[in-house]
Amino acid sequence: MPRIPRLVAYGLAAAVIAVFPLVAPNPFFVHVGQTFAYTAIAVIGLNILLGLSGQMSLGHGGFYAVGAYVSAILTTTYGWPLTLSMGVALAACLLAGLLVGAVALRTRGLYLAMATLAFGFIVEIVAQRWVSVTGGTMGLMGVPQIDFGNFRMGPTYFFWVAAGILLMVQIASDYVFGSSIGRRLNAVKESESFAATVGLNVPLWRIGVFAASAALAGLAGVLFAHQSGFVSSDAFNIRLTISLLIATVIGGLGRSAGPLLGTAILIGIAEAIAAVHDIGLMLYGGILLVVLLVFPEGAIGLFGRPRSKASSAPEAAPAFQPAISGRGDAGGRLDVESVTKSYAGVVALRDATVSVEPGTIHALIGPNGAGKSTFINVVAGLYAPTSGRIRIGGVDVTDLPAHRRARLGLVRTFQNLQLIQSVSVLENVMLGMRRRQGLVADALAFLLGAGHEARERAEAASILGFLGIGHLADMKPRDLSYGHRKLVELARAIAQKPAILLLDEPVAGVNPQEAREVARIVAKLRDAGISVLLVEHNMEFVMGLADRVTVLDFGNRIACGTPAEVQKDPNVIRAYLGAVEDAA
Ligand SMILES: Nc1ncnc2c1ncn2[C@@H]1O[C@H](COP(=O)(O)OP(=O)(O)OP(=O)(O)O)[C@@H](O)[C@H]1O
Repeated sequence: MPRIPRLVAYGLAAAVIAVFPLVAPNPFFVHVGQTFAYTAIAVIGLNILLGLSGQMSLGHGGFYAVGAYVSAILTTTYGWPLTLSMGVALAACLLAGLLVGAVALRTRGLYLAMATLAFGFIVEIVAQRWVSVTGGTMGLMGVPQIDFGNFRMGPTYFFWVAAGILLMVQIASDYVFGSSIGRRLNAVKESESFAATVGLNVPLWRIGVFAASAALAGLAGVLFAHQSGFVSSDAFNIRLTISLLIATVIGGLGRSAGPLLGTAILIGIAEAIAAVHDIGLMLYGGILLVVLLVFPEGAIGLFGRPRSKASSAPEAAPAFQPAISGRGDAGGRLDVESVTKSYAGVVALRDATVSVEPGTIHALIGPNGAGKSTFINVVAGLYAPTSGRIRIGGVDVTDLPAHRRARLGLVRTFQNLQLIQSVSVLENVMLGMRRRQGLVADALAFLLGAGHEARERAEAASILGFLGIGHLADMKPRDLSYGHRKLVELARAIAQKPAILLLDEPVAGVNPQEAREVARIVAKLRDAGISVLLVEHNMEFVMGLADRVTVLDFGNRIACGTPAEVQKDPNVIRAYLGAVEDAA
């Protein structure tokens, strides 16, 4: 099926919104359209939160309620104008989202779900018990409707407002899903430590997406209040949150168009079972189970997956030159001074000192358990050292978090590969890049379909070409061989424009021919001026490539020198022979 250009699709949607209430057979359809519009707004927020960032909320009914009550109280009790009350209600939801999001930072998975559930219950109980303000179960009457004073056209106006807002929110959601924002949220979902090492401030991203999602739920609540003209605590119980979640999952979690379908199905079912309201939740549950079993990707999955954009650069781009220290002004020197790292009862690193000179390859070797991975994690900022200092280009980074070190040009790969499975190889590489345009220019390019992320795509494709895997750009990482996946991770690291590259076992598990290819690439990176700190067990690879080698054993530095010096060192021979004898 040919793709409809994005702007045309949005134009068509706007035309449908304009015409629908004028040609709808009766007011009931307009009412259903209104309910669809504001419910979908809340579902879009949940889809971004859950589908992209992987954070579960059972408290979104609470944010919806905050939005509804704040706007309803300000207009009915205090007589505020609608636009002002709606703005303040949204700000209140954003604030509530920031607060709950900050608490949620300390929890994950089930505990996060429980914490947000508690928030939802607190809001519900306050709404019930604080009768003097909220009206409790009796509710607040006379909440003004969005009708611009024209009662005959009122429902039509309301539909236009709600559906117009929905269209804007959907466009924003499409942009989030189709841009670096979505990729970054995916990275946060798949591995927070990985996200930090590509330079993301993970707590900020988690709180930010939580607050945005809460604000969308609040916006839906505001619209609900001004549609129904009546707000009572009965409307905001756990059923509301569950319905929103069900719509998110039924529609297709993590796909931008999923909420529209999910909300349509939810409202269709709600209308169909209105007569059997008491067993409604049970029916939703049954439908949810069927969807999960039969269509695990949700209803949107029936329409297939969107094709990823073909890479716009030539397959092999021999002209590629790694940009050195493009964002890090720190230079390529790394000094690790007297670093000790103790875990409970185990000293993994003891007073380790290593200096990597700019533009050299420095290997760190040692038998299993010598402390090499600990060293890399301490340098990258994932573990705090017990004592000692770490400097990049003379700048003390010991107290800087991983994402700040990454922004200084300290880039790493992982022994256990960290690639995002849900996006293409090319997009994995783009994850390591900074956006080239400002947000507004980028969003405009996305809307107009004119060269959105073209430079990033071309650069990522050229890095893949440099590594000889340009032909894999549009594949998913899970479909690649292990050796190719390792190269993709290396490509992602190169895309971050490293000043210092930490390679954690780059040839573990790859065949000898691939290992030679990796050696050739790493040597080229060094020649281009990048400093490399290499942890590797493959001695042929290390000795043929490294300029200097440091040997660790039981967390102690036992030797440091050129490969030839280290190979002759009696301490090193003893450590390795000991390891071999232990293994025998
Ligand atoms: N999170 C942790 N908690 C407790 N002890 C740990 C932890 N991580 C590592 N260790 C211990 O610290 C020591 C050094 O481990 P580390 O993984 O750094 O060694 P390594 O040289 O990378 O080993 P390998 O070559 O097998 O990957 C080992 O004794 C290990 O058991």
